[in-house]
Amino acid sequence: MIAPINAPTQAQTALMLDGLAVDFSGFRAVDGVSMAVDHGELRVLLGANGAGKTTLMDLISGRTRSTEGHVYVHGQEVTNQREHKIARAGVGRKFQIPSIFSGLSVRKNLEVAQSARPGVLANLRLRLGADERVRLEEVLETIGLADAGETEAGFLSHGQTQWLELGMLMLQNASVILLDEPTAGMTQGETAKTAEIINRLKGSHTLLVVEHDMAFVRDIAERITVLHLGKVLAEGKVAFIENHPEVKAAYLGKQGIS
Ligand SMILES: Nc1ncnc2c1ncn2[C@@H]1O[C@H](COP(=O)(O)OP(=O)(O)OP(=O)(O)O)[C@@H](O)[C@H]1O
Repeated sequence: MIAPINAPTQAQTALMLDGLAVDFSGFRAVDGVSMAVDHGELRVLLGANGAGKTTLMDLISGRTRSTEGHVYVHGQEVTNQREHKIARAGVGRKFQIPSIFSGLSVRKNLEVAQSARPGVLANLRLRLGADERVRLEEVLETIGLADAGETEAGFLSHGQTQWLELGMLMLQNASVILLDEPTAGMTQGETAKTAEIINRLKGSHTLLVVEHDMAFVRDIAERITVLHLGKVLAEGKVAFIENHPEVKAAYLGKQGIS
């Protein structure tokens, strides 16, 4: 069969889920989720508490084993592989608790992330090539920390710490980045800056972002996928989702999106 011209092809798709499900002793927290996220797309995952958003991220990143379905990254099947193998396939995940080296400078943290060598000590002794240095400076700029390269990471603000971790993911060559509530605990100013940084990553990175703050979602999202009771309830552009009657009923209650 010839595919319609606008149908997503394997080459366009960075992350593809096909009937993904997990059964926790009879409870299906994720229940047959299929979705395709294009290269360079930013997709927001929306859903009420317990809808299955974090579990879906866990299934993609290999933290939890699925009981049904498939995960493909850049066309390569990674279903139920070990976390480090899925990371090697290009999936990077940022948790709310950052994993930075607080005693090292911002720049050193990025150098450690950039090096493929295992072990911090080996990485500290590593001399980066010219191309790598250029790339590191670009990332420092992108994450808004160009003036804080020599600052000890332990002295960064909450927001700056989150941005540093994003930079580390970028330098680990994570082409598909999973973010779970990236603005949690941030000030309004930090949230706005996070939106700017995330918007800069679009095109070069594929992002799947779980977020509840609708003002932030409007700033970053192109398309939204809504989960409800482990299933996809709706998918589409922001305005479509905000006016979707079933989404309003299931997730937003009588007040609508605020
Ligand atoms: N290991 C597990 N065993 C049993 N049930 C689990 C397990 N992990 C998650 N669940 C359940 O699966 C459901 C989905 O949880 P999940 O954390 O994915 O939801 P969520 O959409 O991320 O919610 P929130 O917005 O509150 O973080 C919840 O009812 C949760 O209690």
